[in-house]
Amino acid sequence: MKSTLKALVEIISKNIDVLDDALEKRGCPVPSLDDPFTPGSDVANGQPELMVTADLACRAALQLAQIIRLPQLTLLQDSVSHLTSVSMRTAVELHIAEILNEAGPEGLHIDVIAEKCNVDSTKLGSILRCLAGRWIFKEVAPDVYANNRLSSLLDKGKSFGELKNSPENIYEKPQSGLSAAVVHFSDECLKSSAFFYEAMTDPKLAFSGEANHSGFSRAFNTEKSYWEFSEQPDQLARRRRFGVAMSGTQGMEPPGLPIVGYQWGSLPDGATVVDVGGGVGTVALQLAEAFPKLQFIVQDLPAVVEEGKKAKRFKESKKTAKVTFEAHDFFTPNPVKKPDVFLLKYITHDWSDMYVKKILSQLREAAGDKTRLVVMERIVPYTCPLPEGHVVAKVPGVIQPQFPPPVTIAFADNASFKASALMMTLTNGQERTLKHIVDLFASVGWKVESVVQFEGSGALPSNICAVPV
Ligand SMILES: C[S@@+](CC[C@H](N)C(=O)[O-])C[C@H]1O[C@@H](n2cnc3c(N)ncnc32)[C@H](O)[C@@H]1O
Repeated sequence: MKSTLKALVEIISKNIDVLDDALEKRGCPVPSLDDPFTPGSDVANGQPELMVTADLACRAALQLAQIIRLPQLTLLQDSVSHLTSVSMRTAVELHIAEILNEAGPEGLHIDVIAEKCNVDSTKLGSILRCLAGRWIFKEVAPDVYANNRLSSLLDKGKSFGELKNSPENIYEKPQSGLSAAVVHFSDECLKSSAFFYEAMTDPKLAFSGEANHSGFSRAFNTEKSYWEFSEQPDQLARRRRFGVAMSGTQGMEPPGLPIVGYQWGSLPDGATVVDVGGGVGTVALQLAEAFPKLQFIVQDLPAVVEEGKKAKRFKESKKTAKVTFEAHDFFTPNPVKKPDVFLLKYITHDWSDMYVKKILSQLREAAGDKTRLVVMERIVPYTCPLPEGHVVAKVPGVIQPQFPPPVTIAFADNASFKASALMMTLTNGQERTLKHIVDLFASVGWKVESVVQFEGSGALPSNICAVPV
């Protein structure tokens, strides 16, 4: 009988053949981890079926490593995984990718890099080697570093001089979205996560679903929720960065994901789509370009709306559908009555159940019979097979994650599991299973009719479509 190890190797090999062939057909060499990233060099090239193939090969490879590596080592490595996060933040905040971009392939000695950044070279050296050990930056000669495939993506699109001279405009270029997301995750998210256990076992906070009773509140020593904290004038830099970070994380999705997630084209001309908690308008603008005959109202907190109005991306897309911004608190009655669609992307995952009920109840009050609720969220899969006849399997459009044995759904990088824990540390929110979503929505008068999923592991947001009942 074939061993589990050999079965995993075969799965890797079979899927690598598919990826190799696809690269050859496109005339693309296998990307080198040593060279800076070039557009179009992504192995799956944004093609959904190749993304599934790549995902399966990665799952099998990680599972293989998990089996053959000393388990004690795995546990210890996992317990210090925050150091990658710490190192990445340091590198982005100090603009190392930009310094090395200007230095070119020869790279720069750590002493020179440290002098430019005005930091201690021994400390910076240990950070950069930690990253180089994960293929982020490359040590081209002893203590000499250059950009490589991964680190080059941390370049925010401005020169080191520009970044130093105007620190308030660091995340201005569209390509800075990835770096903005990295620092959001490794600054406020990492700090909040560090206090998750304290918040979870604090007698006052332990069983609370209040947004200000989370790891975030403990870490930042505040009575305010993450959102209230971010609205403060002295948090302008973090607020701006968060807005850009949201577009950065969207960059990891297949292009046009919100466009194919709902039958927008079937809405009548002039139909109104309200993007509730629409941030700086990232999703609405994408839809506005694709569906110029609709009209979009982006609602968010006042300070965010102001950022959205100012954003260059908004001015650049004047010829698309009408997009207006409106300050609105989604816990209060919605000023737009009976729109065609209430769209919410990455909103419900920010809140505990009691608050999701409040948000969706307000929308239910404002909805007409024909209003549709379109919620874009990750759907968390179970890590076991679904029992026969389970309610989740009956929702039209649902994709149950299926992998060829011995590959399992448990995957070290499962985005939905991590995102869920992240939301909980920040705001007591969470990602949810489909059963949880169906029950939660039903409790406030919304029936989930169907879902549009692109894959079943929760790596990408799904569109959950609900009707008022
Ligand atoms: C995770 S972001 C999602 C933004 C946007 N939907 C996107 O996907 O790019 C959550 C948004 O909810 C907004 N928000 C938080 N509390 C709010 C409230 N009470 N009323 C309206 N918007 C709120 C935040 O300002 C933020 O822009």
